[in-house]
Amino acid sequence: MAAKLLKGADVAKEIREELKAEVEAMKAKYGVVPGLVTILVGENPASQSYVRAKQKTAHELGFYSVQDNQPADLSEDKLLALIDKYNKDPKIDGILVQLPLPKGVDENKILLSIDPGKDVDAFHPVNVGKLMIGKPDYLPCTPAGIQELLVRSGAPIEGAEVVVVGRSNIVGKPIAMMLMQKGKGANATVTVCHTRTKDVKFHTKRADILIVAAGVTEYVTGDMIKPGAVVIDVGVNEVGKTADGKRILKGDVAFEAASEVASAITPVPGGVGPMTITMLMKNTVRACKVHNNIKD
Ligand SMILES: Nc1nc(=O)c2c([nH]1)NC[C@@H]1CN(c3ccc(C(=O)N[C@@H](CCC(=O)O)C(=O)O)cc3)C=[N+]21
Repeated sequence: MAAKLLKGADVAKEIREELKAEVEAMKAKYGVVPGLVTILVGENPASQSYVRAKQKTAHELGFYSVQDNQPADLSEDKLLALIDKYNKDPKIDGILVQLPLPKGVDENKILLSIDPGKDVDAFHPVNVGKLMIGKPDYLPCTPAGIQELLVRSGAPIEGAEVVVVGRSNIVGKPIAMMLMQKGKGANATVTVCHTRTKDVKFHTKRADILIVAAGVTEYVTGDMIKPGAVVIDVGVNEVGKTADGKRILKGDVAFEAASEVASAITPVPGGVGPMTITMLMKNTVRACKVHNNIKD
């Protein structure tokens, strides 16, 4: 059985088209466009490529977008001052500080300094807390992209056994929280596995929906998947380069074997990744509406 491909890239394109129309309407009616700044500290090549992708998308959607590159040895105080500047800048609706930050910079302190109303990543503890109590202003981008993909693919979520592999603050914990919440596209029974889980396969085998954000290339193999399950692969692992220098990416799921067992699966690349970027744009549009008191 060949699994249906959940093409995040295609869904993301659809959503971007909706957003683009929304931005044009806002511009025409209210004379404002969403403003997004992406701050990159240092020269991590993967981060550079993600930030470029975010800027390109923001530009295509007609945003006011600023790419702020800073040297790897930028002090914590200077970074805090920079964030403060954007917190006060009325043209900026969303602030994204690309993670990971260089060693020596306290990530938590930085995330706390972002105005929660401009925190389009939804990493600030205020937004994390609001998510936990079921009253989010912004949803974190990767989990929001996963939920959107599940909903649009028609996978039954209500009452389903969802197993999440990975417990990070940016994927594992928030997606578990979102899918167990009361409401549409949720109401699931969620199990979270991690590196100390005694028997991961015991859990993954039970999953109707299996979400893998383990950070280990091809961690989930075909024999760990329940026949007919929906598999969401959040991993983006560079395993080499092609002759012409392009990155070769693999997920956290052994794709070929998983496709034989699952009913639906996200590819890497072209699955969750493009959805993540698009949800960032969605959050920025929302931030702009809130900041300008636009109700439609
Ligand atoms: N403050 C912050 N916010 C983030 O949202 C954030 C971050 N830091 N740090 C790193 C992670 C990772 N992340 C990805 C986004 C898009 C793709 C993506 O579009 N991937 C393409 C492949 C792109 C490629 O060629 O590398 C795909 O899967 O099709 C992947 C990963 C956002 N992150």
